[in-house]
This record gives sequence, C-alpha cells and structure tokens, in this order.
Amino acid sequence: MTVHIHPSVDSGVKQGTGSFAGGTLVCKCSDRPVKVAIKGDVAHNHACGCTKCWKPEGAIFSVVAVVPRDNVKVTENGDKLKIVDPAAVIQRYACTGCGTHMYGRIENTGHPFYGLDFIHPELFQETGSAAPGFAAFVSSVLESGVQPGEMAGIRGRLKELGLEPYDCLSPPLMDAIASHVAKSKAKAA
Ligand SMILES: N[C@@H](CCC(=O)N[C@@H](CSCO)C(=O)NCC(=O)O)C(=O)O
Ligand SMILES: [Zn+2]
Ligand SMILES: [Zn+2]
Repeated sequence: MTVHIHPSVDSGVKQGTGSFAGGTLVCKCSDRPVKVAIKGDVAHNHACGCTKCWKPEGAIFSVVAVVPRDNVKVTENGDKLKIVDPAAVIQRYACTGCGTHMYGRIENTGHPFYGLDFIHPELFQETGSAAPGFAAFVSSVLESGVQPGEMAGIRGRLKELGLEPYDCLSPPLMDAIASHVAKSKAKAA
C-alpha cells in the first residue's frame, strides 16, 4: 500500500534552486486570501509529524521551515488571521476562513529559536524554495490516529524519499537547542 506523507513530497522531493529570493504565501480562500510576503529562502525545511503543525487535507505530515521573523510581512487580508493557541510556544497565525496556518511566531526571547518564524513553503505561489531535508517528530503521528503497525512503512517511505526520520528534531537542531540551554545556564550562574 502506498504511504502518503505529504502531497509536496509524495512523488519525490523536489530540490530548491539554491537562489530563491523569497515570495508570497497565499492561503486557500478564494475570497480575500491572506497573503504573506517572505524575503529570502527558507531554512531547516522538514516534514513534521507533530499534532500542532498545519497539514493539508489527508496528509500525515506537515512540511515546515523557518525564516527570520523580520523577513515576514502580512501584506493582504491580515484581519482574517487569528492565533490558534496563544499558550503554545509557537503562536500559529491561521486564516479564520480556510484554517491554513500562515506563520508561527515565538515570542519568548529566551527560546532557542526566538527570531525565527515557522512557515509552510507549499503555500508559496512561486517555486524553487529549499527542499525539506529530514522528518521530525515522526512518532508523534501516533497522536493523530496513525496505527502503530503503520510506523515501519512510514519510516521506510521517509527514508526512501531521503527524509531521515527522527522522533524529535534533527541532530544539528537538537545540538543547537542544547548549546543554547548550556549558554543560558552559564550566563545565569
Ligand atoms: N508530540 C507533540 C510534539 C509537539 C512538538 O513539540 N512540536 C515541536 C515542533 S513543531 C515544528 O517542527 C515544537 O516545537 N512545538 C512547539 C509548539 O508547537 O508550540 C505533538 O505531536 O503535539
Ligand atoms: Zn484563507
Ligand atoms: Zn510540528
């Protein structure tokens, strides 16, 4: 049986051009779509199996990447945006018309990823942004109703696609988080 991970990778991961200069994210509304301008390319693009990241209908994983928060600007119909969960670490701004998450922002200045916003590159109206490079929070798909017996097939398909599966973030990102924590502790001592 074919395992569907996410429509943007199911027929193979399409590599970015390496020179993506930015573009516009557009929600799914036919009337007054929300538009968000992004400067520059995305970084740390990955498939995410967590329950909080937005996924298109039928997808098991989201595809999510980061950009500097100063490179994110809501340009049209921002009045339709609402924070999904104000208590979450990542405050995800979703369109109240279609439910699409347009960007996620961290307001805690002490968080290792403060300064980076989370976006879904599939919403770019342009092509060529950096491709996903790994899969994060893979075991978390069980929290969305995936059956344990499906996990081997899911991990196998992710590997086949070149998206190494991890049950948290990738080692370089986990290292970045731990280094940040170590530095914060040293400063406080
Ligand atoms: N098992 C949980 C995991 C949720 C989780 O920790 N998600 C990460 C990654 S999201 C992008 O990669 C996270 O940082 N969450 C903070 C937040 O969502 O506010 C689940 O599946 O819910
Ligand atoms: Zn919308
Ligand atoms: Zn996630």
